[in-house]
Amino acid sequence: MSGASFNRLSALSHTLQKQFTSKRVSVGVIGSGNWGTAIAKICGENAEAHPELFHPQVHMWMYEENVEHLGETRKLTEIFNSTHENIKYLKGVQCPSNVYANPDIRDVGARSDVLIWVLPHQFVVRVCDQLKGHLKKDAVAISCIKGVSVSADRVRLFSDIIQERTGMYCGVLSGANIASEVAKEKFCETTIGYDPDNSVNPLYTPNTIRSVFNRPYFRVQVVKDVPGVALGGALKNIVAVAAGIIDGLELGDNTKSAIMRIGLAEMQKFGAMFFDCDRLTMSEESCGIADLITTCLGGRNRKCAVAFVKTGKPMHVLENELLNGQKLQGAATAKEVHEFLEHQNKVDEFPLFKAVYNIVFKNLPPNKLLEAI
Ligand SMILES: NC(=O)C1=CN([C@@H]2O[C@H](COP(=O)(O)OP(=O)(O)OC[C@H]3O[C@@H](n4cnc5c(N)ncnc54)[C@H](O)[C@@H]3O)[C@@H](O)[C@H]2O)C=CC1
Ligand SMILES: O=C(CO)COP(=O)(O)O
Repeated sequence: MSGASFNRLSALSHTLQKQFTSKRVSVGVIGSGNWGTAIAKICGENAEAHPELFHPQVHMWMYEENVEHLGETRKLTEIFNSTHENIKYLKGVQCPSNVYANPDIRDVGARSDVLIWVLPHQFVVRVCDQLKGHLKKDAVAISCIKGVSVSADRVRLFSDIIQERTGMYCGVLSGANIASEVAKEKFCETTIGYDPDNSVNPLYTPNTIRSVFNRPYFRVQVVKDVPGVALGGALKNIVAVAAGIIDGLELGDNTKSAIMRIGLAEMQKFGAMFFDCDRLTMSEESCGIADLITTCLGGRNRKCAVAFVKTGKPMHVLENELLNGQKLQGAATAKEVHEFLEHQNKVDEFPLFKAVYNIVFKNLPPNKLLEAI
């Protein structure tokens, strides 16, 4: 078992419940895209189910935009707060009425004890800067962001960036969780990386954090290996692009399985080489192997990579054409990881990552993928 696993501990202890009676935890969500809205739905359901633990309302920061609705142009927040449906990013899913779409990011930050970050990784740094000075002193953060950030010669996890820029301790949630399926309450598992030894607030135990997210259809496992959880979610997006290339070339399931196996090995090698991750986190937990499988079968990165092979259009064009405002992470992550590996003089030790980068950004023909690995 990877790291220390907490989820087999019993549900919240009596003592903890008593602590919460005096102070109910306010949960806030930063982001309201496809996954952001699904996560807010889960948190809203738990706030309703555990009124002794949680503040009844969950504020979800919604990046304001105008959308066409029933023949009128209206603000997305107004539509969400009257219909409880995010008609742009999670159409057809009803959220509980205690989830409130708040366009004021600082207000969401200021009222939250547990602040969940679920936005495309491109926007994280700007959002951190907007929130600085507008957060509760003892708040903790959980990042559901899948990606890494590269600056100069460093590769960094978004949980570390959030922690450094805001001062909040930041754990990570990541798993085999295609948002549209989770939102329809189809059973899945997820992993939270949370290290209570490093959290500044002893009130927020692993069980507290688990109870924010755990639902009968969304089973949470908590481990201590925070970098392992974060890297699994980021790196599998590169492998999903490779899987989409294989599907675009119509090479079949055996070939795709080979890509997934090689991809998993590169993910584990990267984690061990640069972050001291536990290899087992990626091979045994939802955030590793299971997320890799689901994303290579049904994710957006795979879908756009299939179209990339079939149409020859660049990935950013396909992102705009196929995803209705949702964002791709795989191509950007392939580029960022490549830049980092170049700095480290290690590109050739990760042939699958290298091949994806060369195909997406350097015009290597997709049918050269297998030769390259
Ligand atoms: N969608 C999925 O199935 C899953 C996604 N994730 C991860 O969750 C994270 C968030 O993804 P999604 O919620 O799916 O987002 P998304 O792909 O639906 O992106 C759209 C979101 O970006 C926001 N946005 C657009 N321009 C912005 C700006 N300038 N500043 C701030 N926000 C802006 C939009 O308002 C919207 O909330 C990503 O790291 C993704 O990899 C993780 C698990 C599942
Ligand atoms: O991370 C995901 C599922 O766990 C979603 O992956 P995509 O961004 O490729 O859709």
